[in-house]
Amino acid sequence: MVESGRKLERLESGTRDAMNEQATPTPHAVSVRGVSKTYKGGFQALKSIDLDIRRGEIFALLGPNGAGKTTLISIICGIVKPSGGTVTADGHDVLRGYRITRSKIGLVPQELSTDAFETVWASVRFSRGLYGRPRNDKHIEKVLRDLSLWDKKDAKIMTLSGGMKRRVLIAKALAHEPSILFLDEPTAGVDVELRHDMWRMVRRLRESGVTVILTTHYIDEAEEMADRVGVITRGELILVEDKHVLMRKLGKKQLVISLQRPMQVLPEGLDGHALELAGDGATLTYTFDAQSDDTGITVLLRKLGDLGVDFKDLHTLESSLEDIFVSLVREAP
Ligand SMILES: Nc1ncnc2c1ncn2[C@@H]1O[C@H](COP(=O)(O)OP(=O)(O)OP(=O)(O)O)[C@@H](O)[C@H]1O
Repeated sequence: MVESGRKLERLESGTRDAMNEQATPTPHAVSVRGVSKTYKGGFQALKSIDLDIRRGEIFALLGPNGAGKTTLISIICGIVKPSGGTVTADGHDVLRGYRITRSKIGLVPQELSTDAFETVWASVRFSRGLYGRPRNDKHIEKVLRDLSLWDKKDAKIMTLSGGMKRRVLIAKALAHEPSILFLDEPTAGVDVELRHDMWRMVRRLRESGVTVILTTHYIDEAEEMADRVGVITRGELILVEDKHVLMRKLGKKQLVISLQRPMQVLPEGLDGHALELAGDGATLTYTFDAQSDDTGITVLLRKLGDLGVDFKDLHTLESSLEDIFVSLVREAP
């Protein structure tokens, strides 16, 4: 409670700044320009980041531990001060217009640190009040129902399971109807059911026009949810791309050929093709660039026919976002 009171003070003192802060018209929900961060002690966590988040998209920020994801999110939310560069949210500078940008942003942190003795209802309603929004019990009820928390509304937060507490964090972040929602590792350590519930909820939010930015270690989560993906490693944003374009551009395809009769070695005449014979000799795998006009498949199949190599099945495999991510992070300088 003491901490919440302090937050209120901070927000109130920000009102004057907000009055003076003019929005710059921008098509983007968030614009990050040349943002760097060096922590006390000299560690450089971010190196000149440029990033635009489009309105209404789901943007997934991927990166290994310590890459700088939380630092970047905290700077956008105005919680951490950058060492250089600027950030605007909905056209407002996040430092000069802290109050106004903070009211447009919902942040779901990784951990619930306060409010253990409060009821779910009181805690979520209080979050709305923090942003100076008028009381709206209908909205709070909708948020709690959407997150399957309605029957827990009178329960003290300390009595809830970990998954339920996670839902409370989301409810608190949505209480003031933000148009930009940050989810920091939303499904770390939650069960499969809650994960799928969260994915459904995030999609519903996007349908209602909310911009969603999530950090995740789960690449399948980005693959499932994101419109665009950013990869950050050692404080540098090494790639920002439409998810499907990324998977097409960087993804290799493989043609898997199940042979009628296993072979011991690759027949002569097939050297020079990107072919691999499996240990049991029953499968040939051909790796090709799906973007190329000439994938080499026709020539390969013709050669197999000429050599009398019969097959019983053919199928293709595509690299997953995980394969792409692992190779990108490995290649980064
Ligand atoms: N207050 C701080 N003072 C000094 N160094 C810090 C501070 N906060 C973070 N760092 C360092 O900055 C780097 C980036 O940290 P950050 O938490 O942004 O990474 P992350 O990508 O969110 O990692 P994770 O996936 O593990 O949460 C790390 O090396 C971390 O140790």
